[in-house]
Amino acid sequence: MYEVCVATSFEAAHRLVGDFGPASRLHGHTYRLEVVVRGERLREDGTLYDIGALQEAVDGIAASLHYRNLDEVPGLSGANTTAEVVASHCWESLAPGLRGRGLSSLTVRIWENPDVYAACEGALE
Ligand SMILES: Nc1nc2c(c(=O)[nH]1)N=C([C@H](O)[C@H](O)COP(=O)(O)OP(=O)(O)OP(=O)(O)O)CN2
Ligand SMILES: [Zn+2]
Repeated sequence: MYEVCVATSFEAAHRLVGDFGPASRLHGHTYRLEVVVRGERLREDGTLYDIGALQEAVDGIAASLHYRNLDEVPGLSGANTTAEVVASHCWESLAPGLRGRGLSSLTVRIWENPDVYAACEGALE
């Protein structure tokens, strides 16, 4: 099994609904968005997937969230914007462009701070 991983970061605000203490008030994070694709076979050029193309796709998702209130972003508004939910949103945004390319799975990790992440993982085929 091979893996390629790219990452970027974005700044965003949110508030959580429920028993989250101070996080129920509007606050912000410097999020790290980390994306891993996996597959069993390398292509003829010796790569699993082009890192530049993956970075471009990941940068596009981050740009759509940067300096936003996540609670107002289309696709996230109405949801509780936990790191798990943001990871799921990014997974759903990225997966269509990665299907049919010989990749077996995609993992999206959302780090809310340098010590904590939540992840969403699923098959691509
Ligand atoms: N399962 C989850 N639990 C929590 C999430 C989450 O996404 N999934 N999110 C939060 C809040 O976003 C909260 O803001 C996180 O704060 P905290 O863990 O305290 O980390 P910070 O460093 O960002 O906050 P400090 O106040 O600076 O310690 C809570 N739970
Ligand atoms: Zn938070």
